[in-house]
Amino acid sequence: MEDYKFLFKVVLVGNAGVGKTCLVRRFTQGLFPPGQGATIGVDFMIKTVEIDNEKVKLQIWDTAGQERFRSITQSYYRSAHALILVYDISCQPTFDCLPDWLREIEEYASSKVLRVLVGNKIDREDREIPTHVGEDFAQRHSMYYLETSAKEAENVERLFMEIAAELMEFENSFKFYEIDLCEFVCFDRGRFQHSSLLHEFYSSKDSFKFYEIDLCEFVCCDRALVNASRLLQFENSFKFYEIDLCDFVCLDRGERHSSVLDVRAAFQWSGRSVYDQCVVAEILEEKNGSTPAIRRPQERLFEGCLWYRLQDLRRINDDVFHCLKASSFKASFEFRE
Ligand SMILES: Nc1nc2c(ncn2[C@@H]2O[C@H](COP(=O)(O)OP(=O)(O)OP(=O)(O)O)[C@@H](O)[C@H]2O)c(=O)[nH]1
Repeated sequence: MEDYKFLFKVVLVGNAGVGKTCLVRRFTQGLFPPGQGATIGVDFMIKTVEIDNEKVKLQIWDTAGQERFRSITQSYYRSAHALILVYDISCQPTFDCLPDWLREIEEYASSKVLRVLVGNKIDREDREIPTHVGEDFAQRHSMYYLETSAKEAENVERLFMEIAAELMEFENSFKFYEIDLCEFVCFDRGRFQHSSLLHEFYSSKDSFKFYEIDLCEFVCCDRALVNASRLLQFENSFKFYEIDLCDFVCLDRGERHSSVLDVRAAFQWSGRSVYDQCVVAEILEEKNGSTPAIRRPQERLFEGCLWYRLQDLRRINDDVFHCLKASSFKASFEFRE
């Protein structure tokens, strides 16, 4: 097993010549390479860093700024956890192009991507874009902002370390819990076609083990932390649940239980009893259509909830039900017809 807890993909974009390759080389190799040629397509480097005693592996993708490579580089946006948009503080046109880059990011990257604006080459005397102009732009577009010099190694380490720390915090705040040591589960409510969801995720069975779908909710089981963000990008539109074996957690982003709307906030709560009760309340309410009652052993609760949802699922689509029944759940749960 590889020796890291988190793996994040960081992609650098921006006009040709702004210093993307130099930033990457400075961070990964401690070099400022002389006579750096233009990047062709996409280049790739890895560096593992340590944050709060956890190993974080950064996969850093350095894309070519030249227009002719745009169709290649766009395909790298989708799975990026962070995008670093770089301009050259001594070159106004590289700043003027930022709105175009943002449009690309909007179109091709995940809505959850961490976006960072970097003004590079601050060692140069001929600055054209004042710091406050860069900062304003970043603020207006909800981006982090940093000025760097790859040449003088200024803020380069800080740039990548802060990104790693931010991504780690984000990942930690959405916990995926193991059910039977081979599956992670989260429940979502969504706009996606049931069948396409099932297909998409079943086809990558190694990382996504199981999906339960019903009329108003589906369940995604994600065993890989690296893939968590892919699920979480749906979180705004869906009702969202998380479950674990020892502590059943169910966080409702929907309308009925507005007191537990925010997953992140809920995880910051110190005591668990608050949302334990919400969980139970919701299950029983849905099950009986009556006022919630509370307290049953956690495992039973958990099982009951799954059973309930699978029952519902069956009403909706027999094929899907059988498909699920035949798959991974039989390892952990008894099916009762
Ligand atoms: N003064 C100064 N020059 C820099 C800095 N970073 C990069 N450069 C110079 O800028 C030029 C372009 O740097 P690259 O890193 O190749 O730029 P890029 O953004 O990767 O360019 P493409 O690969 O074509 O997209 C090179 O001549 C570098 O030496 C910096 O921080 N300060």
